[in-house]
Amino acid sequence: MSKRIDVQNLNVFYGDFLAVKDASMVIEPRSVTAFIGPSGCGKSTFLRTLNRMHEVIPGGRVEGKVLLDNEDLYGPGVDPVAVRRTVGMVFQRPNPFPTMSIGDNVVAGLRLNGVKDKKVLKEKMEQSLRGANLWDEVKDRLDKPGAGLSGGQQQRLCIARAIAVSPDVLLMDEPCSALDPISTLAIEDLMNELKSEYTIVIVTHNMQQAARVADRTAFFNLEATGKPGMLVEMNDTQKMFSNPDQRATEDYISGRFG
Ligand SMILES: Nc1ncnc2c1ncn2[C@@H]1O[C@H](COP(=O)(O)OP(=O)(O)OP(=O)(O)O)[C@@H](O)[C@H]1O
Repeated sequence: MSKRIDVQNLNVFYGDFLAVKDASMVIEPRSVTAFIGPSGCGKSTFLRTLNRMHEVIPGGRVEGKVLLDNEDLYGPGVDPVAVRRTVGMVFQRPNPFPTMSIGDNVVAGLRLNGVKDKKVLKEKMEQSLRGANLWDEVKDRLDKPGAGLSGGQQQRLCIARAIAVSPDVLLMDEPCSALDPISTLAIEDLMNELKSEYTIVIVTHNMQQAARVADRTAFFNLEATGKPGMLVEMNDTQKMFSNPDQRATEDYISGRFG
């Protein structure tokens, strides 16, 4: 089930270093939201706060709230592991478990959650691979290693693995940056399909990609070198790319800096 994310006054730290300052935003369910902005402005850092992955980094901590359908992910007693099940993540480089078969990769998370029923695992495997538009390409070699697939197929395998545990949100940190243009388009088409079921958030350096896939776009920037990153503007993608509210957004989008 797709959920709404409501970030309120989030400060994100690495030790004493404030990487993102006072960011607030609402991310709508059943939509794709893109984070854009120059290198080092905190897009990936902010993304990782949405499933409590940031605190895995030594010194990583946050102040503020991240509500998922009104439940604060940082509230007392919330289990970060459970949060990461609900809010899945796909990384820049496809990272299938190298020694596992294609099929086992898809259901690895389910097995970890204690699902043992072979029929359930088989059904989920097919359903997730179909969901990731990979089934037809791999259905005859499910027992072969995941590492034997092309980069684009591996990334779709990672998406299948992420959706197999039925998350509410999918975070993608530059999911196409290691892929060729055809595989990139396949992932973009997939995002378009998956948004009917999931809340999708992507970090991308590719502004055409943001324009193609995102319903809403958030522009992050740095006030100056060494200063924290901040959210400058978040708007409908069409508006961001045609008539943004902020001059800094327009300068970035038109290639005047960044
Ligand atoms: N593990 C870390 N420890 C300390 N500082 C970090 C760490 N990771 C990132 N930072 C710092 O946090 C700031 C934001 O980095 P982040 O990677 O989130 O930016 P980004 O906008 O995603 O950049 P890029 O587009 O280059 O990936 C940068 O100043 C970076 O140097």
